[in-house]
Amino acid sequence: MAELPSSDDRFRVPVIDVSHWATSSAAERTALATAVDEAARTVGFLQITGHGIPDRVADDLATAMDTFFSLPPEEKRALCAPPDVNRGYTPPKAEKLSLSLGVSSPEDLFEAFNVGVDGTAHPSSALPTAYFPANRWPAPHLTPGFREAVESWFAHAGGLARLLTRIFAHALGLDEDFFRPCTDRSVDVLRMNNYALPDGETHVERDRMGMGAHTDYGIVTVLWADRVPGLQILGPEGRWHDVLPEEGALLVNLGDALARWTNDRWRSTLHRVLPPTDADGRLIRRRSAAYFHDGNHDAVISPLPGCVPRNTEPLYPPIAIGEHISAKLAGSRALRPNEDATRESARLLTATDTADR
Ligand SMILES: O=C(O)CCC(=O)C(=O)O
Ligand SMILES: [Fe+2]
Repeated sequence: MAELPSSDDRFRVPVIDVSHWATSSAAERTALATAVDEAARTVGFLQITGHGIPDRVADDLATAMDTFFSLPPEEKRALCAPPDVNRGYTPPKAEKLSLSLGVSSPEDLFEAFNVGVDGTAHPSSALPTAYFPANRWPAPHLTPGFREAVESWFAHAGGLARLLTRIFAHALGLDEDFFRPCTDRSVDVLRMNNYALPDGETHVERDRMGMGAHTDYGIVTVLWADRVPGLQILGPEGRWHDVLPEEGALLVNLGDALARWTNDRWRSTLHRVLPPTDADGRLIRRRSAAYFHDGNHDAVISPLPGCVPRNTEPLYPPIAIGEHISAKLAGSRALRPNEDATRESARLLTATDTADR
């Protein structure tokens, strides 16, 4: 087991227990919603306990990721999709997440496998394939149980994301169903990440990020991760902080859509993953799986009532979620710098690069 960094007294990701939301009294709901609002305004990340996702579902996901990522490179590469199709395999050193903010960097170390809502699986619902392309599954005889385990996690993480949008609506003083019309055809994607070096390589080059600094693009992300150091988030004071989920907790972070809806009252927090290394500079393997609950591609985000101070202009112009996500993915996957993320890139460029580890 890798050594964990010492705990950081100044910076904590708040722990929120959602187990009793459905049955709690109005006063209990208000207390929980107040804690969520405080975390969303200051940190932009939460640790969710009481989420009800069985350990077995997470264990099966981890096993499925091991099965897939240990396939020979040529089997994995056969599942690559073009950059504008956010599905299938991404080899190591192919993407640059910081280009989603328009900030240049070397290619990120991670390899990944993406699955999402498959529009072709439900022809009657007429979901546009540009936003709902077919999934690319590995052959079952090469990866027994993989698809079942991933689909099970996808359903559970999606259920938690939807519960969170109801809690978020409450925390923003809105009707609990406020986000439903913007999320009933949500373009959700699960990105399974593996931070590992190609066979034969043991050391990571200087300046190589596990995953470059970025904000998540949609409404809310449910993040399962190994309890191995690497993830850092940018605090409001402009310093990077190490983050490790507590045992059994799932990290959750807010994405750009919530920052835009709330005119930056809530934070779409910058985060990055350093290559996890031991004292000799050797990479320690780390896995994560980010479930992105992004919203309907044609939902237009404009600031919520009360979020824009009187006599000021909104910080962001209205935008359709699909258009926003396409511009971000064109940066990270197609390496065409996103020119439209000036607020986030300014935060990144003024961040202090030392972390408090
Ligand atoms: O690996 C992690 O902990 C973070 C992954 C992440 O930020 C992402 O996939 O967007
Ligand atoms: Fe992320």
